[in-house]
Amino acid sequence: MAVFTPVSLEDARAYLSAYDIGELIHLEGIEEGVSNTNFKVETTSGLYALTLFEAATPEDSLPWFMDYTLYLDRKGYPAPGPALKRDGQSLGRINGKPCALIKWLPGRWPRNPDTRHAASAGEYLAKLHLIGGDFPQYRANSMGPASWPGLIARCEPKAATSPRAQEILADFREELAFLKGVWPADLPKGAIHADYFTDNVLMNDDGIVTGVIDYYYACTDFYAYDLAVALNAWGFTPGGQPQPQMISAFIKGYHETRPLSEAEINALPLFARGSAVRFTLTRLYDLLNHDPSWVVKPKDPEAFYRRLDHHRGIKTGHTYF
Ligand SMILES: Nc1ncnc2c1ncn2[C@@H]1O[C@H](COP(=O)(O)OP(=O)(O)OP(=O)(O)O)[C@@H](O)[C@H]1O
Ligand SMILES: N[C@@H](CCO)C(=O)O
Repeated sequence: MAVFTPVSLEDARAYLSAYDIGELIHLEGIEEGVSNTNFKVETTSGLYALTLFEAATPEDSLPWFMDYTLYLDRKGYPAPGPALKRDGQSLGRINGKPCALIKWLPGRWPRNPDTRHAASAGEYLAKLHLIGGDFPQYRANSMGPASWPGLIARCEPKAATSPRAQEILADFREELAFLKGVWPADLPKGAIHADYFTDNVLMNDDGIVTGVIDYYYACTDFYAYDLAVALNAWGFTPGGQPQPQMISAFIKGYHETRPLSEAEINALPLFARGSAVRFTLTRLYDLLNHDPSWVVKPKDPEAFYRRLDHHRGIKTGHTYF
C-alpha cells in the first residue's frame, strides 16, 4: 500500500489552511502506487489528491513537475495541476516530506485495455506533446541513455549472486554499446511524460482518456522516445508478449493527432529497445534490492527483457503500424 508517511486529520487541516479551498470533509489513504504517499482529499470546494513525495522522487525537480502540470492544466490538457496556496506556492511540507495538493481527475485506469483504450491513449499522448511540448523549462531525462551505464553498475553488487541477473547485465553492456552508436541526435523534442503506462492514464467507461497522472519522470526528450515507452507499456501483455493490434491501435491514435515524420518512425525500433532496457534495469535494481518485509511487491524485469527481444527482430518502424 502506498501510504508510507501517515497524515492525520489535524495534519491535513493545518496544511490546507494555507489554501482557499474550503473546509476538509474527508481524507482517505490511497493503496495503489509504489513511489509516493497519496491521499484523496475532499473539501467543500471539490476533490484533490494530496501527494507526499518519498525518496524516489527527486526533490530538486518538484518545482519543474509542478510548473509543467500547471502549464498543461491551464492549456486544457487533463493533467492534475497543483492547487496554489494564498502565497502562490504549490509545494509544502507535511511530517518532514515535501508535498503538493493537486487536482483530482475523474476516471479509472484500464485494467484490461483493448484497442479502443489504446487508440484513445495514443491520441492523448500526441496531445500531450502538441499542447505541452513547448513548455519552456528544461529538465534532463534522469532515466535516459546517459543513466543506463550507471544503473548497470548499481545492479552489479547484488547481481553477483544471481547468474540470471549477470546474464542480463552482460547482454545490456553490449546492447548499450550498440545503441550508443545509432541513437538519433536530431529529432523533434520537448517536454515528455516518460512513464505513460496504463496505470497512469485514467479513462471513462467508453474507453476515452479523462486524465493523465504521475509526471514524476517527465523531462525534456524526443517525442518518439516517449511514444516508444508507451508502446512498450500498452502493446504487450503484462508478461511481455507482443500484442500487435494494441501496438497498431496506439500508434495510429497517436499518428492521426500528431503525424510522425519518417525519421521518427525509423527511430522507433531503437527507442523501443532503449526503453525496454530502461525499465528492465530499474525493475531489476528494485528486485535485487527488495526486502521481503516490504509490502510493495517488486515488478517483473523479465517482462521488459522479453520486449527487448521482440524489438531486436524489427527492421523498420512501419512494422508497428
Ligand atoms: N490526481 C489524481 N486524480 C485521480 N486519481 C489519482 C490522482 N493521483 C493519484 N490518483 C490515484 O492514486 C493511485 C496512485 O497514484 P500514483 O500512480 O501517482 O502513485 P505513485 O506511487 O506516485 O506512482 P507509481 O506507482 O506509478 O510509481 C493512481 O492509480 C490513481 O488511482
Ligand atoms: N512504470 C514503471 C514504474 C514506475 O515508474 C514500471 O512499470 O516499471
